[in-house]
Amino acid sequence: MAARNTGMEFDSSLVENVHINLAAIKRRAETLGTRRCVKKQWQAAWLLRAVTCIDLTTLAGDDTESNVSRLCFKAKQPIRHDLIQALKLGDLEINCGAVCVYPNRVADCAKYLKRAGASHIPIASVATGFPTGQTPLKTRLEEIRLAVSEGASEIDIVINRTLALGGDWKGVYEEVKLMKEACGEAHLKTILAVGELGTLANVRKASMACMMAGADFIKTSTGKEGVNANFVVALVMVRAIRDYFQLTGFKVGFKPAGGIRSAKDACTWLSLMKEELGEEWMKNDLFRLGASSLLGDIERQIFHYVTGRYAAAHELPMA
Ligand SMILES: O=C[C@H](O)COP(=O)(O)O
Repeated sequence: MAARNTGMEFDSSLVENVHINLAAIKRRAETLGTRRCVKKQWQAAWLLRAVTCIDLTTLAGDDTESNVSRLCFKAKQPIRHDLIQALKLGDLEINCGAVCVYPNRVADCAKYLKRAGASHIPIASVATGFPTGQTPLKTRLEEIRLAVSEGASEIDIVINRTLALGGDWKGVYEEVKLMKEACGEAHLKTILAVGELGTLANVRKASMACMMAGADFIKTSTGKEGVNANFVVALVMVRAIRDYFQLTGFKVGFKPAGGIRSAKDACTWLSLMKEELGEEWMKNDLFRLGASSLLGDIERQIFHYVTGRYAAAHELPMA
C-alpha cells in the first residue's frame, strides 16, 4: 500500500462552485472505450497486472464458509500454474489484490487464507451498513471496529448519501473522518455510490470530501446500484485524485467496482489509470478493480493467448 492519506482540515472551497464540462468528459471517455488500448504483445502482461489488482469479491446473502474458502484459494492462485509456465514466467506467484467480503465472513477469510499459506493477501471488508448506509452512525462505526478485530486490513465504507444529496459536505467529511479513526491501522476505501449522487458535480464533491477526511482509496460503487463503475464518473474521480495529490502530496488510490466483467474492460481501466495518473497508479497499492465475475474472462483470454483457442467449459475451473 502507498503511504496513508492522513487527510486535512475541511476546506469548503474544494466542494463549492464545482462545474463539470460533461461534453468534454464524455468525449474523453469515448476515446478510452473505443480504441485498442494495449498492443497485442503486451496483452497477457496487462491481464496479469489486472489480476493482481482485483479485489476478488463475494457480497451475497447466501455467502457461506464454503464459497468464501473457494474465493480465498482462488485469490491465492487466480491463474492456473500451467498457464503461468506457458507464459514462460516459471514459478512466478500471482495473487489477487485482496478478497472482499461482508463483515460476517472476515473470520472465514482469515482462516482459509492462512490454510492456503496466503495470509499476506489483504482481507477487505465492506462496512457501515453496506450497501445503503442507512443505519445509525454508532452502529456503522462499530461494524468497522468489528471487521478490523476479525482480521480485515482494508475497510470499504459507504458514504452517507442522505447528507451528500442535501449538500452537507462537511457532514460527509465528519462521518468519514470518524470512520477513518475507527479503522485504526486498516486502510479506508470510501464508496461514493455514484449511481445515487445525482450529478457529476456531486461525484467530484464527494471525492474531495472523502479524501480530505483521510480516504486511502475512493471507490465508485457498491455493485448494488443501478449505475455502476463507468468511464465518465471515473474521469471525474481520478482527476479529483490528481488535484488532491497536487494540493497535499498524498496519493489516493482508485477502485472502480460493480459490473466489471470483461478482460477488455480491465485493460481499459488500466489504460485510464496510466493516461490520467501515470504508471504508479497502475499497481495494486493505488488501483483495485472490485469485481465478483471478472477473473473468469481474464483466465479465458490468457488461455486463448497461450493455446490459440478459447477454453471449453471443463478446461477452466471457475471460482
Ligand atoms: O465491490 C465490489 C462490487 O460489489 C462487485 O460488483 P460485481 O459483483 O458487479 O462485480
